[in-house]
Amino acid sequence: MQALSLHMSKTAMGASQKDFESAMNQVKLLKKDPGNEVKLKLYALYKQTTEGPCNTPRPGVFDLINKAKWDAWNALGNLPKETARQNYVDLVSDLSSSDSSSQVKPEADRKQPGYETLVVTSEDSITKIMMNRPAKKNALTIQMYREIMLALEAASKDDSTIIVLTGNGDYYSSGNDLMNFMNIPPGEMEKEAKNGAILLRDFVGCFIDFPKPLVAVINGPAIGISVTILGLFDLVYASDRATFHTPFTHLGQSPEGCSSYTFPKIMGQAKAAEMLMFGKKLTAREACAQGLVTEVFPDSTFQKEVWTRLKAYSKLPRNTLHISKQSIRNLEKEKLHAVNAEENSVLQERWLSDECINAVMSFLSRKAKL
Ligand SMILES: CCCCC/C=C/CC(=O)SCCNC(=O)CCNC(=O)[C@H](O)C(C)(C)COP(=O)(O)OP(=O)(O)OC[C@H]1O[C@@H](n2cnc3c(N)ncnc32)[C@H](O)[C@@H]1OP(=O)(O)O
Repeated sequence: MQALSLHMSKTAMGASQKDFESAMNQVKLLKKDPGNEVKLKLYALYKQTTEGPCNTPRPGVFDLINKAKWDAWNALGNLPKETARQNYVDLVSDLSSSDSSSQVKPEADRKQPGYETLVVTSEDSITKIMMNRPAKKNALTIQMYREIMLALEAASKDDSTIIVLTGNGDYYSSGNDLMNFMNIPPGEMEKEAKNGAILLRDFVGCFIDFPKPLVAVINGPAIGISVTILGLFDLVYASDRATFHTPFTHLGQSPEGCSSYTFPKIMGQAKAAEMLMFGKKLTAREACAQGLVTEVFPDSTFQKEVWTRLKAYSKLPRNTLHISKQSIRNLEKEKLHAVNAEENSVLQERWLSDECINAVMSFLSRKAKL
């Protein structure tokens, strides 16, 4: 896509309003995501054509996506509307021919830039967010929580139909990175616990509010928070190598990710207590029998079968799918946010307890593993 450049009008007469409208329709039919840079160009040309030069205030520094859009539009300066329309039509024409002629690119070429702990790709109307710390079993660092939130925020606004969270390597995720509890200066424990609880509230809040179908592709063992948030997903597909483990009591911690509410609802009080209070590790088949997992696949064919299924689902009518998701979720949103707030305030205290500090120190000093 980088090679695509805006060039002079291909049609001597200039593009008409009808050409412009037909180009807008063509954009929706592109099979491959053209990437953020090209999408920004399209956005800018569309705005310049329909509204003329940008004269709105620049969005604030934290509004990353709208700021990037504003910058792209503003960069067109006083480009006349007719020229912008022509450039839009020409760009779409280039994209359409490249879309139909080019081969599928390797994942490295489709990777969205800007993430250090994730690999985020979009293809076939599916945005895949892959946790990418395989050497650390995809343990979630503070940066990773933040990047997942950013990736979800971007995916909620991109043109994908389905969003997938998965892990790279042999683990899905080993949960919270216990190093997050390290290097806290003396006297700062309470402040750090409070900051951690705020980050966790926002992280879980993104899953509660996420507007599109969210699918977990569980490629291997899952621990802690990577398990508890599964109650907020729409589909959970698991390899038969996956396990599901929430060893909170062993770690001096308490359930989060709204699991204190979603797990009893999904699997019943007694099974939820066995997992969340007593730390029972479930196999993928057990988790499926208890309703936490949608379907289990043999590990040898897991990726092939799951992605074939998801590609078929991604062709379903997009808006209807999103509306259905929202009407299912909206009934529960208020309750889920209240549960999230309550769980985090309990956890904030737990993090300061001797039981929690001792458990983390045991792991870090190599005395204990799950
Ligand atoms: C903002 C804060 C929000 C907080 C939200 C709270 C969430 C609660 C939870 O998520 S609780 C769950 C916490 N997770 C754990 O307790 C898992 C700890 N890890 C283990 O027990 C083991 O590592 C294992 C069972 C996952 C894997 O064992 P294995 O022997 O197969 O592999 P290694 O132990 O050698 O692991 C390879 C390297 O990865 C490091 N690592 C793995 N998991 C974590 C982790 N959760 N935190 C920190 N580091 C982790 C491990 O230390 C090895 O590193 P090394 O190669 O440098 O030694």
